[in-house]
Amino acid sequence: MNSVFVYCEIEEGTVADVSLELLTKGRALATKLGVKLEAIALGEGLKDVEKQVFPYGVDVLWVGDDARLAPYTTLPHTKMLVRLFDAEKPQVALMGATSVGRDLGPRVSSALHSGLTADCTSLEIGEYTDAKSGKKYENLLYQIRPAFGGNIVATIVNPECRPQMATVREGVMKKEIFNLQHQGEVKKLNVDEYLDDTDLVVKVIERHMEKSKVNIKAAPIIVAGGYGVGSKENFNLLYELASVLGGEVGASRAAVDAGFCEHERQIGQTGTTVRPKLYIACGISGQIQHTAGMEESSMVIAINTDANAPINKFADYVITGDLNVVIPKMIQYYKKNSK
Ligand SMILES: Cc1cc2nc3c(=O)[nH]c(=O)nc-3n(C[C@H](O)[C@H](O)[C@H](O)COP(=O)(O)OP(=O)(O)OC[C@H]3O[C@@H](n4cnc5c(N)ncnc54)[C@H](O)[C@@H]3O)c2cc1C
Repeated sequence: MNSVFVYCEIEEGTVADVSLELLTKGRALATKLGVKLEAIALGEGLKDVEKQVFPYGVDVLWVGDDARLAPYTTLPHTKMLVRLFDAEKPQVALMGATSVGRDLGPRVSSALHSGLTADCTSLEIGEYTDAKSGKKYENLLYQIRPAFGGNIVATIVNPECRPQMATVREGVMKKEIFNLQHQGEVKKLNVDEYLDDTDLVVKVIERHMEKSKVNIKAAPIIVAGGYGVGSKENFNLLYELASVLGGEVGASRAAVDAGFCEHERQIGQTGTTVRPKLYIACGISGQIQHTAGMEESSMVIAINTDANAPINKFADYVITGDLNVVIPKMIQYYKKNSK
């Protein structure tokens, strides 16, 4: 049986969080399947990558350390992966649903005729019986994601083609060290054997990276506002509460679409997935696309005028009332008690 492969995204020698999250998931899948976990690192200045990935349980690290592979461009990375997968025939291949993964994944899967499920929210191993032929398949990758506008959660399988490919957004899987002492094998890729001049027609002349000012993923406390907050001005109440509590402000998509809050604060299926210690949902109804991004919060407080709002099912504490009344009281209370 062939391995589980994870494509690692690397920026200035550092492996991206989404790749470490996928290595954590990949380790669990590989152990269940009884196969090796293999990682691919393509770029320049990759000498420290093995130290970063081996603790996540990587058995084999393929390294293509070459100036022609950095920064990421579509053609050389696609060619390297297609040829490596062609030779190694992985049964599962995972990558981040990032701008790189969304560019690379479909190209690789199209070249290999493998199919790909984008934006999976869960990955499991299971069996499948074809309803028509009665043929039974074991050890398939269940590629689980919301479908039809989030109205159903679909489990997608790919019984015949390999690799079974999936992309996953950052923050959806948990990053967890497997074993700090774990050691794998490094296999160096000779880039000259993979690429020719036609793969190198694009040159990056200059790069401008804008770092996000907000890091809601790492915030231990999130005060999130929905359409019920009513206006951009009213969001100032949430910023004040977040500042008193030492947290960050998040938002539902309806609040972002209404212009109350910037997109980088959106939580949910098409925003960020968060797992804070405390999540305060203010004027958020709790549709599945929102809760998909916050349901693993340790504690949830819901403030809503509607006593039957779906968010209440996820809440440890429900405050039924107008957020314009409740939040100022909370600010006052926490200010008084933090003195
Ligand atoms: C493909 C797809 C992807 C999506 N991705 C996301 C996503 O990533 N994140 C996301 O959030 N949504 C997403 N959505 C949208 C989602 O379906 C909902 O429309 C959205 O989450 C609703 O936002 P809301 O709860 O803020 O607004 P509403 O559903 O309008 O709820 C507003 C709530 O505020 C309460 N309220 C009103 N006034 C007050 C007040 N004064 N005090 C207290 N409570 C009050 C109301 O009772 C109500 O419960 C997606 C939808 C689709 C189809």
